[in-house]
Amino acid sequence: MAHYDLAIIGSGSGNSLITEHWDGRKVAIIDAGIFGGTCLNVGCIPTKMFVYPAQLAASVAEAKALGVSMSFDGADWAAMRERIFGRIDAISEAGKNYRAHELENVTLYTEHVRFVSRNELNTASGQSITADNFVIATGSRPLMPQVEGIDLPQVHTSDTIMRLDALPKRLVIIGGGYIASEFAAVFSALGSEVTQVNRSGALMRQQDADISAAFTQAASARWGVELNAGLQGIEQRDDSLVVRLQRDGQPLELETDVVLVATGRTPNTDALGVAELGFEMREDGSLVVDEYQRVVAGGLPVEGIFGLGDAANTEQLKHVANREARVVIHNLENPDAMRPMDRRAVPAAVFSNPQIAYVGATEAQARAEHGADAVLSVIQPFGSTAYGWAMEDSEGIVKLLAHRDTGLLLGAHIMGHESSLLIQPLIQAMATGLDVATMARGQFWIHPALSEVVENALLGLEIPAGASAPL
Ligand SMILES: Cc1cc2nc3c(=O)[nH]c(=O)nc-3n(C[C@H](O)[C@H](O)[C@H](O)COP(=O)(O)OP(=O)(O)OC[C@H]3O[C@@H](n4cnc5c(N)ncnc54)[C@H](O)[C@@H]3O)c2cc1C
Ligand SMILES: NC(=O)c1ccc[n+]([C@@H]2O[C@H](COP(=O)([O-])OP(=O)(O)OC[C@H]3O[C@@H](n4cnc5c(N)ncnc54)[C@H](O)[C@@H]3O)[C@@H](O)[C@H]2O)c1
Repeated sequence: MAHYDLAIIGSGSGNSLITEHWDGRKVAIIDAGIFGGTCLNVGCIPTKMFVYPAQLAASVAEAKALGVSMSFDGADWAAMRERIFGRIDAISEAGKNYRAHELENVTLYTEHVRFVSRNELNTASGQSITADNFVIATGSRPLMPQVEGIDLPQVHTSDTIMRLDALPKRLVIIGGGYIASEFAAVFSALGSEVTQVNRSGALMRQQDADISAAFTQAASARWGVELNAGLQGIEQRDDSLVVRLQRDGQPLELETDVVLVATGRTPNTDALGVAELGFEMREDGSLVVDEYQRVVAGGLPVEGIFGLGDAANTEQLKHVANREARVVIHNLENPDAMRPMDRRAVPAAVFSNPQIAYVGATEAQARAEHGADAVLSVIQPFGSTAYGWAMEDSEGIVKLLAHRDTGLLLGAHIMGHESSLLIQPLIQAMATGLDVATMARGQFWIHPALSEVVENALLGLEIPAGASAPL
């Protein structure tokens, strides 16, 4: 039996917990999968490394309206894949070697583990690991609908689709959320014939209703979209796959070469033995944690056992996992002066085409929470600004929600060019409690940058600025 001061399960955001504080103390880091976790190996980073070149390819379609003749002559998929994974695989390997061989106090285990008691883990090969402190940072994995043909070799998840040997001629993507919408933009821009299939009537349905509707329209103009279509099964017919759907009550078949299933991700808590220990879990399988990120059993925090990331939140976002990791670092190192996680103003961006970015409440959520009369709402088109004219933009929108009485932002939702960048000052305003009137007029907005659309949206909320407000 090996005993440690700290045992971390999961090398994604969990890997950042091994600070200098642990020099001279014994740490176990355990990962049964690829070292470095989802974001580095199969998530945020490789996807966005495909998104950027895909964006370049897609710009050809916009150029014509601006009087520029450009052509798209194809994508060198193999070169792209080598560039991306040549960089990423080396980082993962170097991180693994560093943990395995270069730190005297750290032991790397590369096996699946599960809890057998609150202070002991068992590895798949039967080793025992005991520790004074544990961190559960086990992430999530793709959730697959259980239909006939889901195990066919041409049916992929986000874990494998980026490693395909060749760009598929035809691709059917099941799902209307983040992963489906990002890959639909990538593969269609690079030249695949893409059909995105969603069981409900709109894409990105978790978004504000105006954004979801606008995105569904924009996506439908770029690639095939089938709505209200439930997946019944997938089968091999001759050289093709046939995806069987039920659309609006009628059978529909789509022929394709490859299928990507992106129907949500489930936290890796089910094979961890945590239910047996009484650790509380939400309906989606994520661990309940208290404000200090300690797991909870019987309504009380369990001392010395922390949870973070996709295994312990409902957002499933890397910047949330990283911030939780910073809280866990502090609380492990300062058990007598623990600090809480701040969950205000959690933003996200969907790197599709067009991009979506948001922070705070949707209009429906804001009205439900504050009452319809208290919620001010405005939609400002990108095309209402000079930069929007330069781009000939007819799609982009900024939607802002603010509280009539406090003048504070309740939510911000942007769809369009680089909205993941445009949203940041709005996130800052929400995180720091900056009111709309001061934000709009208390600073210069660079003319004629696209950020003027945010300035104009703020002014459009028509919140009285007060006599001494900046002019
Ligand atoms: C395709 C895709 C694109 C994404 N893009 C973005 C994005 O643009 N922006 C963003 O913010 N987020 C994005 N995400 C989400 C982001 O990747 C995750 O929120 C984040 O990586 C979660 O980190 P984590 O540390 O919780 O878990 P992970 O990084 O998943 O780490 C968990 C690790 O634990 C290991 N493990 C699990 N169970 C056990 C066990 N019992 N024993 C041993 N080891 C175990 C796993 O092998 C894994 O390596 C994306 C996700 C995907 C799939
Ligand atoms: N840019 C980013 O920040 C980014 C990118 C990718 C993933 N992520 C994270 O990863 C998470 C998982 O992504 P995702 O796209 O898999 O999930 P998601 O929750 O965004 O979307 C899942 C989609 O699958 C559909 N669906 C669910 N079950 C189905 C079934 N049985 N048949 C047909 N459709 C079904 C849902 O209606 C929904 O449209 C996201 O919620 C997000 O937190 C973030």
